[in-house]
Amino acid sequence: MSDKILEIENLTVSFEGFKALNQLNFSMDTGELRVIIGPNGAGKTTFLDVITGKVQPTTGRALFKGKNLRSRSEHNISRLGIGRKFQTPRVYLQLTPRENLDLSCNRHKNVLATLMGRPSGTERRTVAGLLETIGLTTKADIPAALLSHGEKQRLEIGMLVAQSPDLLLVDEPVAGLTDEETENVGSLLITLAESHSIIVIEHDMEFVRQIARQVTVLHQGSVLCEGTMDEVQNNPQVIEVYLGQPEEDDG
Ligand SMILES: Nc1ncnc2c1ncn2[C@@H]1O[C@H](COP(=O)(O)OP(=O)(O)OP(=O)(O)O)[C@@H](O)[C@H]1O
Repeated sequence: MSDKILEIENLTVSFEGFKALNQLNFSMDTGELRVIIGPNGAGKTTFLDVITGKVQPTTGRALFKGKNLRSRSEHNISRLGIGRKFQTPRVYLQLTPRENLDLSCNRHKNVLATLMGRPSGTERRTVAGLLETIGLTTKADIPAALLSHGEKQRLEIGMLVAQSPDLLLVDEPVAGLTDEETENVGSLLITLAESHSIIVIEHDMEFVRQIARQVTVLHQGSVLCEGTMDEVQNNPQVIEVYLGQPEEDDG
């Protein structure tokens, strides 16, 4: 068994000749929290699409816990232990946070059975623990429609965790959030990183500074550089292609 949770080898994805990913190599240890940054069009979304089976590599391969992901369906990959959180929250707005989490803990049962049935003691404890982790205990029983955007993001992250994935893929979790909500989501991801491997794609550099230990910079479908936030920020190539863009400084 490899201690790498993810290994990407010479991965190329071509869309009608255009290489969205170009001979990309990447690896990540089990238990790591990795942030991926890069300018628009660098290939970040395509990278996640390959890992989740939405897009097939043209050449190269992606291994999850040593298993080749080629030709596996998205469903199969999710069952292997990869969970993805998209940018927009996808919670059931008419249900409460507790009910949303109940459903996620019981993906194998159908929706009606979950809502009508009584959750077992273990499930209740799991849901109560998750509500606490995502900071929604006091709002557990109001319709999710009444939650703020940041609270919905945290709920959806909780719903993902409820499915016990080994690797969490989180796409721009703080887009459109207030500073306070951004910090809450950051703290949540740091807490979850104690027991999960996590990849976060993010544009918000303040947020990246809050959570990142290792940062990977993508550019034109390949890895431009990797390192700590300080190393990445001081890399002349990165400054040129990405961080060198005029910064908005609001103090
Ligand atoms: N299905 C597709 N067909 C053709 N081109 C595509 C397709 N999907 C992505 N691309 C192109 O591949 C490149 C990489 O796109 P991708 O969405 O992965 O970048 P990104 O780093 O996520 O960008 P952003 O930060 O803007 O979301 C872009 O130039 C995009 O236009």
